[in-house]
Amino acid sequence: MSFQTIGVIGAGAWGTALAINAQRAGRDVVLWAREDDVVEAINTTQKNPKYLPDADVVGIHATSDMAEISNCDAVMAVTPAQFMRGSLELLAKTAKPGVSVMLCSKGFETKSLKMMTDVLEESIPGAIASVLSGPSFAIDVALGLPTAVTLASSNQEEGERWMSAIGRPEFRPYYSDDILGAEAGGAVKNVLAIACGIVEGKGLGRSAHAALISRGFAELTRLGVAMGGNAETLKGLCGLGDLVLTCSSAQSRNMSFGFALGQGQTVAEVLGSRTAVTEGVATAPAIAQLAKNLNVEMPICETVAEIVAERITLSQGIEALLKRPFKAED
Ligand SMILES: NC(=O)C1=CN([C@@H]2O[C@H](COP(=O)(O)OP(=O)(O)OC[C@H]3O[C@@H](n4cnc5c(N)ncnc54)[C@H](O)[C@@H]3O)[C@@H](O)[C@H]2O)C=CC1
Ligand SMILES: O=C(CO)COP(=O)(O)O
Repeated sequence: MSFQTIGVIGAGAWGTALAINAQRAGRDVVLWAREDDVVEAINTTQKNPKYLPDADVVGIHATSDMAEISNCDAVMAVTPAQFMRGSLELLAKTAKPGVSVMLCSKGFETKSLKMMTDVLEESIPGAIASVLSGPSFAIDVALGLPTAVTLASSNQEEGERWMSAIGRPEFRPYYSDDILGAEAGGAVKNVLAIACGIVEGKGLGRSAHAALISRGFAELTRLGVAMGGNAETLKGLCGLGDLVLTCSSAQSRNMSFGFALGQGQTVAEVLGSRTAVTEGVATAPAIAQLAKNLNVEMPICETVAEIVAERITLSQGIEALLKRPFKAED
């Protein structure tokens, strides 16, 4: 049986866009926000001026009461990665046993180095996990522009329930049984997008940009496989697809963050000037540590982690990457 009522946790840009998409797909949608003004604005003006001002949020009930989310048939969790555990622990207080949860955020928990699926298992034992990841800017989805995404579930029946619940001609989910691969792709591409932004901001040229995407994809695949994912998955929407989108779009928060660094701003200046989350900033040190722990070669991501922590300058990072020994392409 498909899901009729969908609870969405997190009314940032992506949670709002996913709620709009699910409503258009014919679902009854409840959208949970932690900020009262966001709840109020959605319910009274059908707008989310704080996080997605250019979209209409029609036919969606917003709430700050997590029990209303627990009453739904299934839940989409869209809180930024560093806050996911807190949101899921709140959901756990009222969640039905074996609740279906679609994890839609793209990052690792910095303090524990854990994936969102691990955070879910620890917060709500017995929950059925799925992962949604792929090239999908919130505003594109909210405006009904077409895209395709990876929808990964541990079993196909669960995946089919989700696909029929949220799939639409303009939002095409492709099923995968590789949850770990789908998660790894979305988390690593954000860090690589910061690197691509730096290349653009510094004016290093289109050739450098393309080389970085390609060598970055090698890093993304190595880590995804080391974490239990499948290399084939990472060639798909949640890996290569999202990498290409995020690394080539000024509207990406991660890419634009890197661009601003390349143009001479400091980390604090750029982060201080925006309310939107820049996931790659928190995920970069987690990936650098995981790369060490798993003995995976990830020079680009490690350099981004050093730059974000302001342990090295941009010039030092670029020089270190360019002076690496020549080797076989793998
Ligand atoms: N915006 C996009 O186009 C897409 C975003 N994503 C992912 O979705 C996730 C959420 O991102 P967005 O919706 O874009 O976020 P956003 O930047 O639009 O909004 C920030 C969100 O963080 C929440 N937040 C801020 N401080 C918090 C705290 N202390 N505790 C709990 N929550 C807090 C806010 O309530 C809000 O929901 C991220 O992992 C992002 O990578 C994935 C695909 C597309
Ligand atoms: O994940 C995204 C698009 O698929 C959004 O990327 P940014 O968070 O960099 O804007």
